[in-house]
Amino acid sequence: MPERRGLLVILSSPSGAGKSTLARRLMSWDASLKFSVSATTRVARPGELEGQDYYFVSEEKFRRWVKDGELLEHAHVFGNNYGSPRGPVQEAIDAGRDVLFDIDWQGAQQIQKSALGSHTLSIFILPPSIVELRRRLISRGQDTADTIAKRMRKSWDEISHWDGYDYVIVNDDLTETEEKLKTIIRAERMRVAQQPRLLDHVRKLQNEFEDLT
Ligand SMILES: Nc1ncnc2c1ncn2[C@@H]1O[C@H](COP(=O)(O)OP(=O)(O)OP(=O)(O)O)[C@@H](O)[C@H]1O
Ligand SMILES: Nc1nc2c(ncn2[C@@H]2O[C@H](COP(=O)(O)O)[C@@H](O)[C@H]2O)c(=O)[nH]1
Repeated sequence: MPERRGLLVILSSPSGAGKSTLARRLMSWDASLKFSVSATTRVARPGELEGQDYYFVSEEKFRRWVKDGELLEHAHVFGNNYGSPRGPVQEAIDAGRDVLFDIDWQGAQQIQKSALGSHTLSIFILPPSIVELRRRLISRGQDTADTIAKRMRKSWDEISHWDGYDYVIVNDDLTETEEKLKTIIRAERMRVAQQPRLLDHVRKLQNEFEDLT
């Protein structure tokens, strides 16, 4: 049995604010973090790998997974379906591994309500400005002008959910944001790890107090 169940670490942001970039950096910082590879019905971008970036599935398969309860959460985002497969997440947290999610606000809310018995740590990434958000989507060079326009139109809808998260970070300088994320994750791990021992310690202090007074 692991000392504690794994944490569920959620990153959300409007499209293009930088969460996939940050998630990749966190994964190379700590190999014990497990990235939750989502299933999606959208087509793969050039260079995206099946099973690494996403599981690219048909609408029919996605609907079947939803019906069979195979997804921990799912949402319709920018005209496509996205969802987090339940099995790998359950396996990882049971083994004491923390899981990192790159999902939208709808998925974040569903995971926070799910009865997995694990702590969630939710972090919202804001862009420094809307002009910079658009610049990042364009400079990523992977979406058509139409797709970028659609994502920009939806950006406020995502941003408006910022206050439902434990932490909010403005991703201006990438390295600074990465360091902030590491600090938050380290602190949460420490908080959760010390909880069971803390209760014993407070009981011990109470006994000592009662003996002495
Ligand atoms: N702090 C930053 N400064 C400048 N460019 C950045 C920064 N963070 C990310 N980028 C760049 O912005 C672009 C979008 O980043 P990324 O793909 O990580 O966004 P995302 O939030 O995951 O988007 P989506 O929700 O569409 O998947 C990428 O080209 C990335 O290199
Ligand atoms: N609710 C969920 N949202 C997800 C999931 N996987 C990704 N996403 C979000 O979708 C948008 C678009 O992603 P893109 O890869 O097409 O740019 C972005 O906000 C992701 O965070 C998921 O499993 N569930």
